[in-house]
Amino acid sequence: MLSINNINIKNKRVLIRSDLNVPINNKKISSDTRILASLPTIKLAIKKKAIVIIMSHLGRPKENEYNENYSLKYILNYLKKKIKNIKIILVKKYLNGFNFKYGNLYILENVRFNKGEKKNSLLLSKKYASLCDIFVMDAFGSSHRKQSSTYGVSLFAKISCAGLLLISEINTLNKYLNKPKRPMTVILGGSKISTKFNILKYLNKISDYIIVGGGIANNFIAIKNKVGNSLYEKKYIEKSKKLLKNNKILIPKDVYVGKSILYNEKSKIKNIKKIKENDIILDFGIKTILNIIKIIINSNTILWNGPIGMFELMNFKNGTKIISKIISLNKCFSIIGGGDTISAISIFSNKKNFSYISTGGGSFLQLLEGKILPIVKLINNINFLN
Ligand SMILES: Nc1ncnc2c1ncn2[C@@H]1O[C@H](COP(=O)(O)OP(=O)(O)O)[C@@H](O)[C@H]1O
Ligand SMILES: O=C(OP(=O)(O)O)[C@H](O)COP(=O)(O)O
Repeated sequence: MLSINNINIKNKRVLIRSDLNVPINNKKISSDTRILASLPTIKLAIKKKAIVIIMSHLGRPKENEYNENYSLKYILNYLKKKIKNIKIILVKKYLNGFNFKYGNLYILENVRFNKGEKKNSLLLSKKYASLCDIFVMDAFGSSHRKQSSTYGVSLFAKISCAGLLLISEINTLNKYLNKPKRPMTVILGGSKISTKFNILKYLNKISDYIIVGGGIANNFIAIKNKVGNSLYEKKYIEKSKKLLKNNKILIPKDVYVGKSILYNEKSKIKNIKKIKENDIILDFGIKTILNIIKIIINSNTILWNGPIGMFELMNFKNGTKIISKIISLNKCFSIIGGGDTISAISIFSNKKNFSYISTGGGSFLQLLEGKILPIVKLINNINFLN
């Protein structure tokens, strides 16, 4: 794949799509891993004297509307501490061009404020492309998304290439995912059910044990039980049933429930058969966690994406915390991926005790499935034709 390393970018307008989508609590960044991982490409472009423009999304705001809570100004303040000797400017209005000066670094305001971003609007993609001479895709964490800033822009940019992080993540994950040591356990949790659920069919073939957590687990619980107000998607319940045939998926036996998702919501342990209409499943119970510990201790490879419970809340941390600690203490090979999963392991254990931490969750799962990421295919095709 064409790399930023192999292009002359001096004095050129270089638009870098980074994934600066980090968890922010009370206006503070709670995990900076993704920003730190994006710095090498940005610093390389500055060193090579390009006019550097960065774009990223943050969270999932409503399109076509400015919302301060999702502004990249929090990221800007952080970048100012990490990149010295250059003026960094947040550009709010940029779709029809903006005045730039050589020697400044520009960050475009959250691309998800722009109408058409998520649907990969060609008009919007063209507008992004007209801001640059070279487009650099470096947002590994968003590289499974076919959106205007992660995909469409490449159709119109004069030159498209990959950044250092994108290339390094793909190479490293492909190397590690080839012939993993057995038994191999996959832990799949979190809230993005529609992004992740379909990979379970493949995981059922390649792994020895599967632990489902978060919203994914709720679909399995819902096969035979009430799940009240818990996060789940009805259309996946039938599919969940079919996945149970070869007995690899561990369904929780007990869970912690709350009535709301307020920070200090009280937790109550319940057998999954006793969930009531107004309960929300927010973490795993003790019996289930003990079962998971046994599986982890017997595994030689662990792949983990998606927290077990809503670990950001005071009383629902345990499942994610204990599993994070057990993996980090176990001597097995462990790959962890996903914005919130990284945030969780940074809080609960020493990141150095995991074998590899990927900045991607959904994109890591796509690679695991052996799929070629859409933007990678596009950049390769464009450069082949040129
Ligand atoms: N039972 C649950 N109900 C609702 N949300 C949950 C539950 N368990 C975990 N979550 C939430 O899932 C979010 C992370 O999901 P996701 O984005 O899929 O993970 P990642 O970013 O690691 O890929 C966290 O904010 C966490 O609070
Ligand atoms: O956090 C991300 O993905 P992840 O939750 O799979 O790690 C990426 O920034 C993509 O965000 P999106 O799932 O809102 O498109």
